[in-house]
Amino acid sequence: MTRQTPQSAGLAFRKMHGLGNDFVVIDARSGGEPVTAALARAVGDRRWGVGFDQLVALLPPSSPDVAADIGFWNADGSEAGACGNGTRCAARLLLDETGAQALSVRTLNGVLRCERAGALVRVNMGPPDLEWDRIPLAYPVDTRALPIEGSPAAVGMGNPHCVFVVEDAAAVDLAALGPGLEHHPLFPERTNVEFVHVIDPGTIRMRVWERGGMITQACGSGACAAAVATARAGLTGRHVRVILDGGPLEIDWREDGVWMTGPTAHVFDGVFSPEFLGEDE
Ligand SMILES: N[C@H](CCC[C@H](N)C(=O)O)C(=O)O
Repeated sequence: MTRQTPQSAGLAFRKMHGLGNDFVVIDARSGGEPVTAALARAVGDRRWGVGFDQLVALLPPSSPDVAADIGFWNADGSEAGACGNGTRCAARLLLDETGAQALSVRTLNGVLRCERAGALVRVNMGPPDLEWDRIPLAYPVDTRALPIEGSPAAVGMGNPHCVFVVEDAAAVDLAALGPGLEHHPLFPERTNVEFVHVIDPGTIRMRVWERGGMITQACGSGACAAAVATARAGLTGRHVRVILDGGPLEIDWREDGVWMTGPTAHVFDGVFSPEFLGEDE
């Protein structure tokens, strides 16, 4: 997949968020220079750039059945195969632009269906990759070696997640535990880490350490992974409200995939200067 940014004086972007999981969206559908890890790191610096949890690039549609292709980068420059809240924000932009009620986008995790749900946006994140549950077999690891008690569930949602069911997610010291779990040898591609506790069979509380080295207010793919993990463990049904630090997401694990519904916000539009982009030398 080619990732392009527009060639012009400066580079336009839109700041958006879903439950405080924040994004810089760059519309690269008309081509230009590729989005690079270096650009993601520069834009993602909250002091020297703008800051984001993920950079979301809208790319030219690679087939007629999709409104756009979408790429995601973390602020450390790594690329993510999935980003639920970023997909919902990109979909909101595309739905507003076209006036459509529903459309599809292509991500590294395939074609995802997105639709309006009143004022909210819903996306089918696709089926969970339960092969991930075999990871402890493929990579034999004594989970007692993990810096937290209990055996985690590994769930792929197009990106890796490691879900711990704990007594009180709010009491977990994410900053202390996150880095060691993200980089644990059990996960050769590193992992996002979720801590959840069950409130009732339809509600869980979740906090997240995202791959890329951040605590975020919300993580859509993580909420899907957590709902799948608690449903598989028989702790919840397949329709779960996931309460994140930034607010609730509704997760519905259907036959055709894990649907996620929640709010999106358009914060402001801006233009990166040629100076910032290193284009005026
Ligand atoms: N915030 C995103 C997840 C980003 C995942 C990323 N940190 C990774 O490296 O997989 C979401 O709403 O799903």
